[in-house]
Amino acid sequence: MAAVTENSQDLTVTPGESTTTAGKPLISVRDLWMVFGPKAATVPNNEELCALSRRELMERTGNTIAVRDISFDVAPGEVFVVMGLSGSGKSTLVRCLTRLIEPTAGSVVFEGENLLEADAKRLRELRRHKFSMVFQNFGLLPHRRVVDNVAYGLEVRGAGRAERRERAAEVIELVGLAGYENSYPDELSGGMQQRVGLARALAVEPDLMLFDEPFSALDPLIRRDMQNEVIRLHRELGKTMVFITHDLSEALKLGDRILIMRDGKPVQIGTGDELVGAPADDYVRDFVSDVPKGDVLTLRWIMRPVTDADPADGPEVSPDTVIRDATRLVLSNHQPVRVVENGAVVGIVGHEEILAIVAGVR
Ligand SMILES: Nc1ncnc2c1ncn2[C@@H]1O[C@H](COP(=O)(O)OP(=O)(O)OP(=O)(O)O)[C@@H](O)[C@H]1O
Repeated sequence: MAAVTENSQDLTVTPGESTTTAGKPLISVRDLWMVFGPKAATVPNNEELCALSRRELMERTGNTIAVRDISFDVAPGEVFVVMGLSGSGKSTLVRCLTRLIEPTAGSVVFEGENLLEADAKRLRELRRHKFSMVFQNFGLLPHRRVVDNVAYGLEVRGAGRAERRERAAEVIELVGLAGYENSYPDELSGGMQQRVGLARALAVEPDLMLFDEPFSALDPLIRRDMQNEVIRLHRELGKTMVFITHDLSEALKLGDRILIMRDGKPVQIGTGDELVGAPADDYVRDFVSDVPKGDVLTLRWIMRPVTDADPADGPEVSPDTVIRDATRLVLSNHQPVRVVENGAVVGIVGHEEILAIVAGVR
């Protein structure tokens, strides 16, 4: 397994096996490889070939390693973001999860079932009932009205017309498109078309929703609305989501955890504050360098140990308070604030700790 840094409080943290969630995962990926080209299967086991740069490997063998030895779990209800620059392997990885692309090596276990052993019939069943995907280009059927686009997955599944209509109406309402049931996709704005895409994905009540850069084609304001929409839907429905993006602010906004990929390799898996507070290497450090730390990090990251000289009374805050939200409280107090967890004082935050972050010197 590739070296991956992770130290979330919610996760089982075992050195060398640090990509697992605490409970039973919904999906579990182990040692996954995807190599394009001739004799792809010989590449993962060949140390010499694996050590070559992309270009050298292509020149010598005609192969490209799109996904290189990736392992992680996604917990039920989690929003797991896959992030990386263009060509880092995000789309290939996510397509391997449902075998839209056939992985070269490794395993993908979904709800306890090894998907790589599923036959074509079982895969069809899973894709119709358990997974749904939201695409960047919306993927709508242009000659169908909104309601029939939304009901498409149910139709494929063999649901009757009345059931399809009823369910479609429910999700159209849910995504805020009531009144547009009979419109055609080209009569809608980009944001509204993507709401149709979302409704279609939700209509089949999937266990896992996959998003492939769904908002990249939208302008910034609409994009922000759609991100908020995903957050709202996740809060209301609790669906497990795997979300691809190349936009760090989108990743930080949506992701419970984020996997950062580079050249097919996992560089770091962690919560937003872990990536910003403890980047695994210079690549991640560079990625997160422009993020306002006070907006992402919590007091846990900046509190100092308690000493005898510290006050025994005064304001108390949780270590999970985001620094930005505690700034006013700390700066308006003449004495340091006590950070309290489970009834015990676990640290101290004073003006100095806050100002170091605000001034960007930490
Ligand atoms: N069908 C294919 N045949 C050969 N190489 C491929 C194929 N699909 C992808 N690749 C290569 O695999 C690598 C990863 O591509 P992938 O599309 O997964 O990256 P990505 O991070 O999703 O990029 P983007 O953000 O541009 O979509 C790239 O080098 C790409 O050229």
